[in-house]
Amino acid sequence: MSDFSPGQRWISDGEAELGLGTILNVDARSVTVLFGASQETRTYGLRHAPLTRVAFGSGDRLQAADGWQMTVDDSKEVDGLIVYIGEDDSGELTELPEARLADTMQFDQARDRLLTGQVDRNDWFDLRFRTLHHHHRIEQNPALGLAGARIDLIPHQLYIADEVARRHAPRVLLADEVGLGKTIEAGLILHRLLLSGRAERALILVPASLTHQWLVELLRRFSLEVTLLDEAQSQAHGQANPFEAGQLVLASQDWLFANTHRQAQAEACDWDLLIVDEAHHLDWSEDEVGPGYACVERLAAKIAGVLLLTATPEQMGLTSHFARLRLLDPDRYHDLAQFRDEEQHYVEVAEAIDALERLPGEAADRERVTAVIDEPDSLALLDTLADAERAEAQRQSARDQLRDQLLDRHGTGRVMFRNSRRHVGGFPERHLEVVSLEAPSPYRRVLRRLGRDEDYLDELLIETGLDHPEVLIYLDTMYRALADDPLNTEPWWQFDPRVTWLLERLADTAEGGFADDKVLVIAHDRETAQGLAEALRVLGGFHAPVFHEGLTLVERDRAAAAFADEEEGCQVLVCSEIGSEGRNFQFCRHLVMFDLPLHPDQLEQRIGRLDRIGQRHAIHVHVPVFTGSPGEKLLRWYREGMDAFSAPHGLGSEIFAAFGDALADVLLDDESLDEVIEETRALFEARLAERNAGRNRLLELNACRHERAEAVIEAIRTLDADKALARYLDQALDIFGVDSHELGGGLLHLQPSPQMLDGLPGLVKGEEGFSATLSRGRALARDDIQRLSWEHPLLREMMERILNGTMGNTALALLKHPAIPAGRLMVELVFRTHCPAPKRLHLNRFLPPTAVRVLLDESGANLTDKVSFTGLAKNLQKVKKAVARDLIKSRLAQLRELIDRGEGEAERELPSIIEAAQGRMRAELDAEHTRLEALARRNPAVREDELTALRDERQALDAAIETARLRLDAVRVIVTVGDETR
Ligand SMILES: Nc1ncnc2c1ncn2[C@@H]1O[C@H](COP(=O)(O)OP(=O)(O)OP(=O)(O)O)[C@@H](O)[C@H]1O
Repeated sequence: MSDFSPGQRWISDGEAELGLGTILNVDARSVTVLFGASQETRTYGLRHAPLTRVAFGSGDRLQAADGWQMTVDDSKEVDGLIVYIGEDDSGELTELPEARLADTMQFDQARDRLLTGQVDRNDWFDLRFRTLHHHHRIEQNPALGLAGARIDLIPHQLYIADEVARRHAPRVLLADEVGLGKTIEAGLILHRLLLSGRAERALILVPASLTHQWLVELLRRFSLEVTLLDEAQSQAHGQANPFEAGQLVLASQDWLFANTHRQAQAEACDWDLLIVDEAHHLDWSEDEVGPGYACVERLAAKIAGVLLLTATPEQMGLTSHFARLRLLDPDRYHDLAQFRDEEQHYVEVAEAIDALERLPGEAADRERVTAVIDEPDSLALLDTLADAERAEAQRQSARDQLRDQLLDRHGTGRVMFRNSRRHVGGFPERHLEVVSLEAPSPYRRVLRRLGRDEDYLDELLIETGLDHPEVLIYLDTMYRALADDPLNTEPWWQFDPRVTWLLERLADTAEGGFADDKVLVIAHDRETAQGLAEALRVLGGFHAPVFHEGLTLVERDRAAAAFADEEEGCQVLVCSEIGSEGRNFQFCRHLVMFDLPLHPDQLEQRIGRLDRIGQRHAIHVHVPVFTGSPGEKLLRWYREGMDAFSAPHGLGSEIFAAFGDALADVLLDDESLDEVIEETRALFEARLAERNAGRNRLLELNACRHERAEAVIEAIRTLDADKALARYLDQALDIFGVDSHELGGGLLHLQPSPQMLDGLPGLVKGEEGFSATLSRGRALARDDIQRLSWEHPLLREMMERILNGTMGNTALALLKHPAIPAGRLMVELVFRTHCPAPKRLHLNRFLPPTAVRVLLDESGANLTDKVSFTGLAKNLQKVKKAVARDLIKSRLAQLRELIDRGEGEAERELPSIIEAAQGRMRAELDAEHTRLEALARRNPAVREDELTALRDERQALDAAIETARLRLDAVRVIVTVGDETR
């Protein structure tokens, strides 16, 4: 029979911070406990439930749920539940059933353990104290969650991560240009939310071709282990909901969007964050909603945090872009016309921001600013800025604040972040190399006939079943579709001169040849890619893996890995359009566009495979075209109409919407093409100038605020340089039974010893262990070694185990001191603030568990300030456990008294700790509230629920901090011994 009955009060051995639990339910196998103070419910297996029954004895002070207190005299048992009998505050004899004990009541584990003779090793006690100290530091650090990732410190990414992750339930569109690190930004946001307790469960939806890349990036860069879910995995869960299988679930969009049953299961789960990569594929129009959009819309309505990622937000058109913003904030983005209207004012706002730099100066500049602002706080700042008599520092501060206010209060800044290469800087040059080839006769035949016979195009479309203008651009596809033609007997690649040209370049060892380089080839169609790979093998003996949407994930990853391998890898990888999207190939500098895509954003996506962070060389884009072909005309349109190869401009969809059809119509006609190109150019230049003055300028100014980014980087650098980490790690590894060997060059090898405590991440007894470094630079240079930081799972696990468990919370040591006679007693008491609160409040930013140390001699005199922790620790000697137990038994009464006295001493510190935490919390949240309120008046992108949430959060934090209590966390008894050397 079990010892548990509903209503009894128990405490978790591993998670004492949950507070006092109440047994809710017991069955043959499990017991369910509600921890009311932290609003958590846990179910444990009956046989090994890590729970301790809470039973108080005579003299103990109890707190009732409705606030009053009692001192226990006696207790009785009624139906398996304890009823305490004692005096309340007014001296009345009263009863208190255990079920009515306050959930927030403390259970003094250290005291009980010590008084029952359970003593831990002395060095454990040391480690516990140091853990508390470091945990306290790290939890409050502004870089928490951003410092541990294995990444270069790139300002725009850290700014975005910091800005987004500090928001309540962030809902944003991460829209940096291709390859600027949106995945890294999303990873940083997720990591910070997880570490700060603001999120526990996330669902990540990415195109099938990117699942493995995401899995690897999250693990390698953030040490985050995600569960990759597909149909086979899901079926293995039988009737159970497979999305419950992990805290972080990664799934392919292709799979989920096609499967309504799985969608319903995903929707049935609780998530804190939804991440959707390549979100431009979520198509929506007033007439038709794509299945992907519909699925994400339902999820986004339920999940508080949403991150949408796309480098080409407008690829599916402005309406579709608006629809994505609508997913993030349906209240704000409900009217497309109004959205377009707002954009008209971006130029004025950008001009006002530029005018700030020139003030105090011309009256016209002042007017530019007043045309946009009307809030009293902004006007007051403007007065300061425009006053030439003021000190420069004062004016600068006013300028900075005004600039922030303008950026915050206008535009899409709060929902959308877009960094551009131009703004970030430091990207390689792009070189376009056009190779003109003569079209082979099977293609020429068709092209000639198309030129001659106006009706032939219709015929061709019917015959091939292809679309217009694809049929004109992808001539090999057209050729394949005409398989019935008696002249079309050879495979296309036997005669296509692009193949011959590529083979020659691959073997070319002269400068500019590909022989010593990796080459990425992208073709529009999957069949073209496959045929080309075959041609390279048959005609040139090149092994060229193919990467396309029809491959299984494993096949795709194998292909990408074969290409990435520097030493043994293959020279060339052939990809289809869809297959290559989002992939990282920055180790390669030659891109062959075997044909051209029809949409400018796709062209940019292609170049983006190479032109990414980490690319160290100039990029060469090679485009073989057939002289006089529609493909050559398309190339002219891209080059002359919009400089499409030189840099991303973000206008692709607008231009395509305006001229896509006209272009398709003139692909066979040079003269009309000139006209279309001219008109395209005119629109391109006008829109670019407009964007650069308005929207782009605002997005740029808003995408990275450099001072904030620098402050975050500075905080991360300080943690990187933290010398205490190495010392702490040494001590912790030793105590947890992990052997650590220096490998030279700043590398360590960690290996489990036979005595290792089980369950440490990455370490299994009898296995190899892993190599690691504390240096960010070394970790970035070597993928095979881990980077140890305060945020590494191993460090976090060790710290958590110490703080949540009893490890080292009692100790006894001997002190030899010439000035103190032998046989004297001292107690070193470490109290810790205890403040149960729901995790989502991330209370630790303001009041992380805080240690209060009290050192008393046996007369009760307080020596805390006279003798420091480290000063004392280094003079202490360990003692055998049996001796320690006997010593404690012989001094029980005295120890009880000293602990009580120590409690009183520590209590005196509590009000100032509470006050300081409340001060910090109020300063931060009130400032944020004022900022948001001002913002909300101007910018409807601030959601009302953000303001309400912030107010509720402040109130809840205030109330939680108020309930902070001190709990005895650890106690060390020190007994002086005679100095035999005297
Ligand atoms: N801070 C960083 N430190 C090191 N590597 C980085 C950093 N940021 C990005 N990278 C690398 O640069 C490449 C591009 O980053 P990422 O894939 O996040 O870009 P993206 O914006 O999502 O690209 P796309 O638009 O193609 O989806 C990746 O290989 C990534 O690992």
